[in-house]
Formats: sequence, structure tokens, C-alpha cells
Amino acid sequence: MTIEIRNISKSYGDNKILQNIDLKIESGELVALLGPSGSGKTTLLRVIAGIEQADEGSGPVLFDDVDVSDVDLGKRRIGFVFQHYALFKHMNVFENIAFGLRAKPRRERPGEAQIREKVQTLLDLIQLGNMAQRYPSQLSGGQRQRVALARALAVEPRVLLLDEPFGALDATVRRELRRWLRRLHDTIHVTTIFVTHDQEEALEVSDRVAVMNAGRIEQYAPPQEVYEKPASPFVFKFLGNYNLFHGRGQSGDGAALVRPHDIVIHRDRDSAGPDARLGLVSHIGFGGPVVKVELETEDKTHVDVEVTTPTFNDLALKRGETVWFALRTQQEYEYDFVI
Ligand SMILES: Nc1ncnc2c1ncn2[C@@H]1O[C@H](COP(=O)(O)OP(=O)(O)OP(=O)(O)O)[C@@H](O)[C@H]1O
Repeated sequence: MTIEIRNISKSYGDNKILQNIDLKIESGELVALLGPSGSGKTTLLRVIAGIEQADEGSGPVLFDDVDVSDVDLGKRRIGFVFQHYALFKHMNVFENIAFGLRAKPRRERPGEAQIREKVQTLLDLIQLGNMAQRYPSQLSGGQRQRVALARALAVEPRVLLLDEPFGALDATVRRELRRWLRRLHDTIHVTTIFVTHDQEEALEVSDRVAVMNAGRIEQYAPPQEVYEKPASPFVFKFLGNYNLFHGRGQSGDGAALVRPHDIVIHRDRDSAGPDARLGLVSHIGFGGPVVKVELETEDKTHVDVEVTTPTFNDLALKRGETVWFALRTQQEYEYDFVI
């Protein structure tokens, strides 16, 4: 199902939380709403769900081109998963997943055999086939979130809304679950909106990312485009570490933002190119496939550089040495815009 919202604004008192938001999500897409805390992600999700009413004068929320503004929440067929597990503690996994099916009006309620079959299929889908009889307290956080997802899917929602579903889990489990979610989505193709403040999570999981800042969408594009062609300094800065260089714009008074891995270190001036600058190696941080090298320029600016471990070994850098560095790519912006 497609979701389209047009010109949505939302205020609480004098606080404008969402400002004239337009967004179109294609059928079967997984879209991430990415932004810092307070940028309005959850509010936007709640407006789409119909839990929250947009301000007067806002445009419609359309599901498959039909205005759902006046459709009851219960009839919109939305599956929800929130950050904090909302499983029923006194029900086992099986009963939790079956809950929505059993709660249907008698006319629509499937028979007991059908419920069993459906729950089993969902248990297999979330790879917890052998845990049907366990209670939520006997599951890990990641397993509980998978059950919450299966419970949301049981009633065959037309849309899945996930609000920081992995937010309360540790980094390793989060990484595992986001890969799992991507595979699950590739299997079931239900139109999904995923709220997160984690850049890596948004880029890895989604088909398209809507980057939010102070109640507006700054960019809406596939992950690669958002990363490689950030529409604004905000997007560039939010998506990863960066260095800020002053006065390097073509007009002379610009600023350039450069990722640490887009800086190349050279031992000799000739190979470094005409724009290379000198830097003193002030710190070396090891760990994993990338080495973090901190340089200090003649004007005492710190420059963060990331090189792969093999490159680092080839360069054989030592703290206290002076090297040349050059920018591989840079994003130039008007100065006032960046600061
Ligand atoms: N019911 C409410 N009444 C007043 N202000 C609210 C209400 N709900 C949210 N806000 C405010 O709206 C702003 C956006 O909140 P929202 O939860 O949408 O942000 P978010 O991007 O999801 O942030 P987070 O990642 O921290 O959850 C915040 O400043 C918040 O304090």
C-alpha cells in the first residue's frame, strides 16, 4: 500500500513540531525516518498512524490514494512496534502472537486450527519456532522485539510502523536485528516506516531515508544518495564524522566539510599533489579495520583522518612525524550556512 502525506504541520501550543511535511512512500518500501532527538520523527509517525491529529489546514494522509483522516484507528490496519516491549507478561509467546487474531470480531475470527497454523508460520519467520511456550520474562530483549513484530504482523497489517524498535538493545543485538529485519522485509514486502536516530541503522536497513531536522525533512532519498550527495550541511554532519575547513571554497569565503576517510596521507610532497598541506601526527587510534589518525596543522587545527589498516601499515606512521595530507573529495557550502 502507498502512503502519502501532504503539507502536514503539527504544533503543541506555540511549538511547531512538524512544519509543512510532504512524504510519499511507495508500496512495499521500507522508509527510515532519521533525525536527532526532538526532530519530530515520532510525532510524524503518530500523525500517519492517526494517533495524533495534524494542525488545521494540513493536507491529508492518504493510504492507497484514499484519505484516511477520518478512518478509525482500528480500521486503518496498522501494525505497531515500539521501543519498549509491549508483550503481555502473563501470556506465552504463542498466545501473544495469536492475541490480535483472537480479538477479532466473531465473523472475521479464524478458526483455532488456522490460528495455530498462522502463529507457527510467524514463529518460523521470526526464527523462534521452538519458543512458543516461553513467557516474555524467559526471552532476551531481541527475542521479545521479534515476538512483538510477529504479533503486529499476525493481523496482516497494510502498514508497519516501527518506532525505535531496537532502541533499548545493545549494539551487537541491534546490528543482528536490523539485518534480520531487512531480510524479513524482503520476504513480506509490507510498506514499513522505521523511526531511528541511528544513522548506520537507517542507511543499512532502508530503501529510502527521510532525514529530519527541527520538524522538516531535509532530504528524502536512497541511502547511498543521502550519504554521497547530502542536500545540506545538516545532513552531511548528521551522517558521520567530519572535518570543517575554512576558506577553502571556490569563491574563497566558503567552508568545506570532509569525511575522515576522504583525506589521504602521503609521505612525500610529490605524490601528495599541489593542494596538499602539512600535518603533524598527534595521535594514532588503533582498533578494527580502520586506524584513526589525528593530524595537527601549522595553524593548530585538528584534522581527523581514517585509513585502512593495510594502508596504515604501508605508511608506517609514527606519532610526532610530519606528513602531507590532501582532500580526496569535499562538500563545499556557503560559510554562514555551515556554522
Ligand atoms: N504531547 C506533547 N506535548 C507537547 N510537546 C510534545 C508532545 N509530544 C512531543 N512533544 C515535543 O515535540 C518534539 C518532537 O518530539 P518527537 O517525539 O516527535 O521527536 P523525535 O524526533 O521522535 O525524538 P526522540 O528520538 O527523542 O524520540 C519534542 O520537542 C517534544 O518535546
